[in-house]
Formats: sequence, C-alpha cells, structure tokens
Amino acid sequence: MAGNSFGTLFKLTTFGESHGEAIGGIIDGCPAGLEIDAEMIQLEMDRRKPGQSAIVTQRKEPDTVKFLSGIFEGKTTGTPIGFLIENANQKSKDYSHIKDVYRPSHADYTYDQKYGNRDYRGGGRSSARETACRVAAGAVAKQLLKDIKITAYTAAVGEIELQKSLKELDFSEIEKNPVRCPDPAKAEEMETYIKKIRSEGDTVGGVVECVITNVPPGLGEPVFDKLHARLGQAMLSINAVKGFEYGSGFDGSRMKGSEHNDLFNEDGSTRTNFSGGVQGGISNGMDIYFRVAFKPVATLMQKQETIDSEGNKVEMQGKGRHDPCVVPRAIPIVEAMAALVLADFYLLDKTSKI
Ligand SMILES: Cc1cc2nc3c(=O)[nH]c(=O)nc-3n(C[C@H](O)[C@H](O)[C@H](O)COP(=O)(O)O)c2cc1C
Ligand SMILES: C=C(O[C@@H]1CC(C(=O)O)=C[C@@H](OP(=O)(O)O)[C@H]1O)C(=O)O
Repeated sequence: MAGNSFGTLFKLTTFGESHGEAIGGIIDGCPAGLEIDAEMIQLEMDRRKPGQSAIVTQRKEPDTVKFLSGIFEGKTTGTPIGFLIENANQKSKDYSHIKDVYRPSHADYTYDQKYGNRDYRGGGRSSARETACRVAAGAVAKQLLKDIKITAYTAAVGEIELQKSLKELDFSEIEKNPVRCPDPAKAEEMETYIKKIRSEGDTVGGVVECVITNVPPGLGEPVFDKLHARLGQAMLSINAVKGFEYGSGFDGSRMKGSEHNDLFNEDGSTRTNFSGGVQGGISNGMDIYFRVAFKPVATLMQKQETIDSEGNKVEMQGKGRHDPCVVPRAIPIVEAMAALVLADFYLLDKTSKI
C-alpha cells in the first residue's frame, strides 16, 4: 500500500522527484525471453517528453532510458528490469518563491499535511515527470502484448470536441499534429486554442479516448479485479485525471435495456458494443474503449490568492515551465497504463485454466 508500485504479476515500482538527480523504476515479473526493441521504447518516451512542441512545457529533457538490469543480448532474462532516466534540465530556482506557499489545486498542501515536509522543487514526486517511468514500462508491456493494439488520442480540449464517430476516425492522423487528435481540422482548432490560453497565462483541460483492439476474450478477474476496475484505477492514478468511463459510460444510464444490450452474432461477437469489450469484468473479444477526463493544469502564470504554510493569505503567480494543457502529452501515458493492466491480466490468465 506504499503507493509507488502497480500490478500483480507484471509489476512496476517507480522512484524519483522532478528536480532530483534522476527518476527510474523496476519492472518485476516480465517473463524471460522477450525480445526488447529499444528504439520503440525511445519513440514512446519521445511522444511524452517535455519540450516536444510549442503547446507543452518548455522544459527540455532528452528522457533517454538507461536499462541497468534484466535485459541481456536484447532479451529479457526474467530478473527485475531496472531503468534510469536522468533529470537534465531542472530550474529549481523557479520554485523558491513557493517553498512555503501552496499552489491552489496542485499537491503542495496535501503532501505537507501527509508528510510534514515536501520537496517543493518542481512539485517533487507529485510532478507528472514521474509518468516518464510509466511510459518506459508501458513500452515493455506493449512488446509483451504483441498483437493487442492500444491507441489513444485527444477527443476534446476544453469545449472543442471531436465530433466524428470511432468508425470515421483515421488513426494514422494522430501523430501528425502536436495535439494528437485524429481529425486534422479539429486538431488545428485545438492547437490555436491552447496557444491562446497559454498567452493569457491560463490552462485548459481535455479528454483522452483510448481504443484497444485484438483483445482475446477471457482477460480480467471476475470480482474485485475486474478488467474495467483495474483500467479505471490505472487511469485515475495519472496526474490531473478527474474522470473515467468505459463503453457506453454515463450515456448508458440514459438508455433502455432493449437499446443497450449487445446482441450476439453466431461467432460470439456482438452487433453493437455498448459493453466496451468487457462483461462481468472479463474481456469478451470486442474492442475495449474508454474515456479519461483531465482537469486544467493547476500552475497558472496569473496571480491567484492562496495561503502559506502558516495559514496567511498571500498572492502568488506560477513561474517555471508548465503545460497549458496536459492532454497532448497524456496520450502515451494513457496507452502505457492500459498496457500495464493488460500485461498483468495476460499473465494472470495463464493461471485460470489448464
Ligand atoms: C502530462 C502531464 C503534464 C502535467 N504538467 C503539469 C504542469 O506543467 N504544471 C502543473 O501544475 N501540473 C501539471 N500536471 C498536473 C499535476 O501533475 C497534477 O495536477 C498534480 O500532481 C496534482 O495532482 P491532481 O491534479 O491529480 O490532484 C501535469 C499532468 C500530466 C499528466
Ligand atoms: C517535467 C515534466 O513535466 C512537468 C510536469 C509538472 C507537474 O507539476 O506535473 C510540472 C512541470 O515541471 P516541474 O516538475 O519542473 O515543475 C512540467 O514541466 C515531464 O513531464 O517530464
């Protein structure tokens, strides 16, 4: 329950603070003999790294993953995979003015209340810098999952929403724009809006959608560790996440059973997929899809009223390099967390029948 580990059989533990020397992790439970494509891992890191475009934080980190153990001659050995990612571009002075001041809606106040101290430089452990470790581990999990394809994309930035249905989307467009939205016209609108919001010293939230295809039926545990419950926990553990829904989600609550039931084809597939690929906590072989809501970034480049650690009212304005909207960089994080959940269930499934 220490909160720094995730997973049952395919386990990730992460360490490190945003302005410390390095961050990193240990992947435990990855089976031996898995061929590791290091280039693919780095490509995933590049999709998440700060400084990648004009609409994200301008902190420049190479985010190169150095593997320390568990991989030999390009293959996993079955022993713990340790890895390190250096922090190369901290500017800790930008945080001296908030040493004893709490940024509204960041984690400064709660960390102080819980631990009685905090590494205030760049949010310390509460900075989403930690998610780099999740992406590194998620890339290994993706390689274990082979044919299962996980694709996330930006579905909304503030009030600007993707209006196309899943079937109309061209996923090859996602990586062609800095917002990672599969509709090029909407992507442009979103990009312009994020730039405007940033110029005002403000921030905006958004929604990430994720679709997982080629999932075999039978993944997931039936009672507490339901597949959608673990996906929900994984997504809600990402910084700034405020909501998770899968399949028909909240819209399903407004439908009648006669509209909502997914009727079978003779091969066991279903004609509709309001279930979102999961029934009774177990995958049914249809596509899994879910949505994740992200709040607007807490650190504003505008003056806001807050309190200091003595309870005095003070005014503060953020400094440093911050994302005006987290969604474009959250895409690989959502995919990575989904991959960690599926890798776990993939391994667990091998224990469910002879
Ligand atoms: C990819 C990503 C980038 C983020 N960038 C920032 C940032 O630049 N500044 C900031 O204040 N919060 C940022 N956040 C959000 C904070 O990490 C988060 O609000 C903080 O940890 C408090 O947790 P909570 O919002 O989940 O309660 C980012 C989150 C993600 C997922
Ligand atoms: C450094 C990264 O993003 C950071 C996420 C973040 C936050 O508060 O979450 C705040 C900013 O940096 P710092 O930790 O220096 O305050 C972002 O630049 C990264 O993603 O690698």
